[in-house]
Amino acid sequence: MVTSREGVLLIIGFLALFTHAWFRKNEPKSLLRLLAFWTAVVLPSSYALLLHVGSSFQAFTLASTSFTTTLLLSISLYRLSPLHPLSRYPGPWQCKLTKLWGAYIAWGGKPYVYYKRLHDQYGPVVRIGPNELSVVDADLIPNVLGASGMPKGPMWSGRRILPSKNWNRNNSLTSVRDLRRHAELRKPWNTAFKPSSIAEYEGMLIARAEQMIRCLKAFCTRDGPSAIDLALWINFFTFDFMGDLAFGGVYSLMRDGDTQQVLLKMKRGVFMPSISQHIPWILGTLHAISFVSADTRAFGMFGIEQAKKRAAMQDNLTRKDLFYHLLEDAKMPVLTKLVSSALLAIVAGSDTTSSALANICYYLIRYPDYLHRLREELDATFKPSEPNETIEINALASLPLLDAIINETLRLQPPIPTSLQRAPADGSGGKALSPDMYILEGTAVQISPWVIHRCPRYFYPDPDKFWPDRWISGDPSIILDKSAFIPFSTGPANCPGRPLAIIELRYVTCLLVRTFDMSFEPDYDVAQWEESLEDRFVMLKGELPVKLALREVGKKSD
Ligand code: HEM
Repeated sequence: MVTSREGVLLIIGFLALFTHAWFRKNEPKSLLRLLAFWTAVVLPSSYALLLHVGSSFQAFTLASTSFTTTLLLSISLYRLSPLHPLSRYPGPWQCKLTKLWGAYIAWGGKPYVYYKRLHDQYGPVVRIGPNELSVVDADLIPNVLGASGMPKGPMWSGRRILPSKNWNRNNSLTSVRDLRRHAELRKPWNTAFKPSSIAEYEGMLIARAEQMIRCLKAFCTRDGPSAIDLALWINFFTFDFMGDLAFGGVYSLMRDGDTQQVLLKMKRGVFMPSISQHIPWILGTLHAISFVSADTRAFGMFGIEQAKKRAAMQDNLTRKDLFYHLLEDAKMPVLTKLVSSALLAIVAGSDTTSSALANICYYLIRYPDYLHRLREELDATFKPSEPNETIEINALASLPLLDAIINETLRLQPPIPTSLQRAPADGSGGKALSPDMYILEGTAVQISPWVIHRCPRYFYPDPDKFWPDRWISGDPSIILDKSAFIPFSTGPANCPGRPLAIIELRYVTCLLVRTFDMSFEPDYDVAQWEESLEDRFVMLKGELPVKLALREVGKKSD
C-alpha cells in the first residue's frame, strides 16, 4: 500500500516509462487499442490516488495528465536523443518527433516539394519520420524496392479505402506484407499484362481513343477554337478505358458526362487515405466517423458496385478483359477478389495514365518546338495527308522522340510522386541496405520518384528542365544512372500495368498531335498547372484550359 500522493505519482511515472519501453517493441496499431490500454492504466491509478486527494475528478485528472505527460515526454526525448537508432540521420526536428508532421505536410498536397527541399538541405538520406527515412540514392534502390528488397511498409495499411477489413484481409495486392502472399496475388496481374493479353485489349484502347478524338473534334468549330479542360477529357478517356478493361464497359463518361460524379468521388475519396497513410493507427477511427470518411466510403462503394456488375457478367463474357485473368486462378470467392482489385484497377490504372497524358500535353503546348518536332517524326512514319490512316500500334515503339517526350514527362511529373515505401519483413530483425547502413525492424524507408528524378547526380544538367533530348543524346554524362528513373517503380512490386500504360501514352499522344493544333488560352498562367497538382498517392490535377483547332494537313508546322 502506497502511503503518499507523491508515491503514487512516482509509480504512475514508472508505468509511463514502462509503457514507452513496451511500445517500442509493440507499437499500437489502432487508436481504440491505444485508448483501451490508456484506460486500463489510468483508471486503477486514479483509484490509488483517490485516497490522497479530495475528489474522484481530481484523482482522474492528476492520474491521466501525469501518465500522459510522462509518456509523451519520454517518447519525444527518446526520438530526439542520440539513443534513437536513426539518430545519425539528419532531418528537421518536427519529422523526428512525430509522423503527425508528415500528415500535416500531406494535407497541403505537396509532400514531394517538401521532401525535395529536405534532400537539398540534408543530403541523400533524410529522417522524415521518427522511424522513417527517405533516400535519394540509386545504389540503395535494389535493397529497398528491388529483387533483394523489402516488403511494403506500414503506410500501405493506412491507405485502405473500404471500411471493412474483410474485403482486403490478406487479399490486397498493394498492402499485403508477406512477400510470398504478395507473389501469389501478383501472378495473375503479371499474366494480365503479358504481350498476348495486352494484344486482346488493343481493340478497346483504339475504340476509346478514337471516341475521345471524335468528342474533341466537336469543339473545333468554324467560329474558332474555344478552350476546353483537356485534363478533364483525358480523365474521362482513361476512366472509360479502365471501365472497359476491368468492368466490361459498364459506364461511358465521354458519352454521358460524369452524371454520377465519379471523378469527384475519386478525388475526394483519396484525400483521407493520403493523410492517414502517415499515421495508419488512426485509419480505423477515421473510418468509424461517418462525416470524416463519407467521401472515401462513397468512392469505395462505387468500386463495389462496379465489381458486382462485373461479377454478374462472369459467365457470359464476350472478350478477355483484365478480370478474366485476375479471376482465372482465384483461390477466393469471385466477389472478394473483384472488390479487392476493383479500386486498385481504377486508381492505379486510370488516374496514373491520365496524369501522364495531361502532363505530356501540358509540356508539348508549353514547349511547341517539341510538338512540331514530334509531328515531323510522326509524319515521317504515318502519312499526314491520310489522317484516318490506321496507326499501327507496334510502329509507335520505334519513334525515339515520342519515347523521349514520354520519359521526360514521367521523369519530371511521375504520376506516383512519393510513397514508394518498404520496411524490413516482420520477424527479420532488420535489413542491411549497404555495408554501412543497417535498419532495424520497425523502420520504414521511402523513395520518392519525384525527388530522385530531379537529382543532378543522375540527370545533368538542368534536372528541373523539360529537355526530352537528354534521352536521345546517348551522352553518358547527361543521364548518369538510368536506374534512378523509376516512374513505374522496380522489383517484385513494381507496376504490372507498365506495358499497357506505355502503349496507351504513345497511342493517344500520337492521335492528339496528328489531329489537333493545341494552344493555351492567351491569359492562361502556365505556372497554374504545376501549382494545381496534388500528391494524394496518385497525382490530382486542376484544369488544363486548351484551345483545339483541327490541324490543317499540308500546312507546315511553324
Ligand atoms: C503511366 C501510368 C502508370 C504509372 C506511372 C504507374 C506507376 C506505378 C507505381 C510507381 C506503382 C507502385 C509500385 C511500388 O510500390 O513500388 C504502381 C503499382 C501498381 N500499378 Fe501502376 N502505374 C501506371 C499505370 C498502371 C496501369 C495502366 C495499371 C493497370 C491496371 C496499373 C496497375 C498497377 C498495380 C496493380 C500496382 C500494384 C503493384 C503491386 O503492389 O504489386 N498501373 N504503378
